[in-house]
Amino acid sequence: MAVLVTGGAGYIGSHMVLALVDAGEEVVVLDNLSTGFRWAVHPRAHFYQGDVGDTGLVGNLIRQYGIDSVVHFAGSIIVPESVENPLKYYLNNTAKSRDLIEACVQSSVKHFIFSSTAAVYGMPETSPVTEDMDLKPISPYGTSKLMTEWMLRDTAAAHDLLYVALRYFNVAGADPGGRSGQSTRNATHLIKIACQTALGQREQMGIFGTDYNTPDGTGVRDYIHVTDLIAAHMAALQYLRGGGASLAANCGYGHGFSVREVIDTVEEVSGRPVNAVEEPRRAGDPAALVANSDMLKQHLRWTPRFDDLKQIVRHALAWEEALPEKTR
Ligand SMILES: NC(=O)c1ccc[n+]([C@@H]2O[C@H](COP(=O)([O-])OP(=O)(O)OC[C@H]3O[C@@H](n4cnc5c(N)ncnc54)[C@H](O)[C@@H]3O)[C@@H](O)[C@H]2O)c1
Ligand SMILES: O=c1ccn([C@@H]2O[C@H](COP(=O)(O)OP(=O)(O)O[C@H]3O[C@H](CO)[C@@H](O)[C@H](O)[C@H]3O)[C@@H](O)[C@H]2O)c(=O)[nH]1
Repeated sequence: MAVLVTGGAGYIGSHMVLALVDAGEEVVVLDNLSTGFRWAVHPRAHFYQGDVGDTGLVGNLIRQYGIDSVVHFAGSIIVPESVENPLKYYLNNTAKSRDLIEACVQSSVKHFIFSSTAAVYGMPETSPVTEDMDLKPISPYGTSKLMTEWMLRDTAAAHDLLYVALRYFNVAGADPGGRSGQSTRNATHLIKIACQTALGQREQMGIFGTDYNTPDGTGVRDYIHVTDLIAAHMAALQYLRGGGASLAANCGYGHGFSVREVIDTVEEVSGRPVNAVEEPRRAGDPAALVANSDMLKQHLRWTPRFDDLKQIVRHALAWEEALPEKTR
């Protein structure tokens, strides 16, 4: 048995590869390196540079390695870009996921774990968000992911395929051992940007909106440590291999932090000031997005280990400091 990790050269996928290798699994990585890095892939994984939409290649890999489970991270992830170029997202996230799912069905892969997103909820009226709430994405990114969830639901009903769709809230932090982290160029994620500003890699950063209906007026998000997120994937793999039924589950801790709280924490942990200036709201940002994670805890028996913003920031900062060496 082996596991295929698509997007395994990316931020989150590279952490999945580490966890699988640590668990003694045989791992095959398929990544086109559009945003990922070859060096981010653990040397014990079999690496193939290619596209998830290449059904011939995927079918060959499944047969060659006896792959029983696919963990599908590959995709395009920038929400504003999806508004400007929706067809890129419907091709890379939806159409190519369809091709990948078809290759899995044709080659009798039994288990599929999918990177979904809190963006499938759009602008939820209440928070914390439960999985049964309305799914009303407000960006092509969110819609492209929801369509993939629906393809999985319908395919699982018609074929011998079981899936878990994990709806990530805000993923942050880095491997506690310093083996991987978020390396994306031009990243837009708050914690990475605040760390870069503290380290002097950016002159200043913006606080997007200070007039939200939140305790301090800035946006609130549920920041989950990447290592805990990967633990949820490992739990999902075990669950599916143990015969668990298909499901979709939120991935977050169930409490949020505001933009100002994040910046304050980065200043405290780094011991350096963060030059943050108030700016208007960013289009499409909900005021607060916090997960109800009971499903993950109850069905997948997930127990978080890094539910501590300071720890998340400490690991993100350590990675940011080490990154220039890695990319040299
Ligand atoms: N980072 C977050 O906060 C977040 C939140 C919700 C969901 N997600 C989802 O998690 C997944 C991983 O995100 P990430 O933050 O690691 O992003 P990332 O850009 O670091 O990783 C994506 C990887 O997929 C590869 N890829 C893209 N299109 C491909 C294709 N057609 N064929 C093969 N490889 C391809 C890229 O080269 C990259 O290595 C994505 O599906 C994303 O939508 C991320
Ligand atoms: O320079 C910055 C960057 C962000 N923010 C704010 O910080 C919060 C978090 O923003 P960001 O880190 O960009 O994450 P989100 O926009 O919440 O989106 C992330 O989380 C979603 C799920 O919740 C995923 O679907 C997306 O892929 C992922 O980028 C929001 O209130 C932003 O307005 C700032 O104020 N300044």
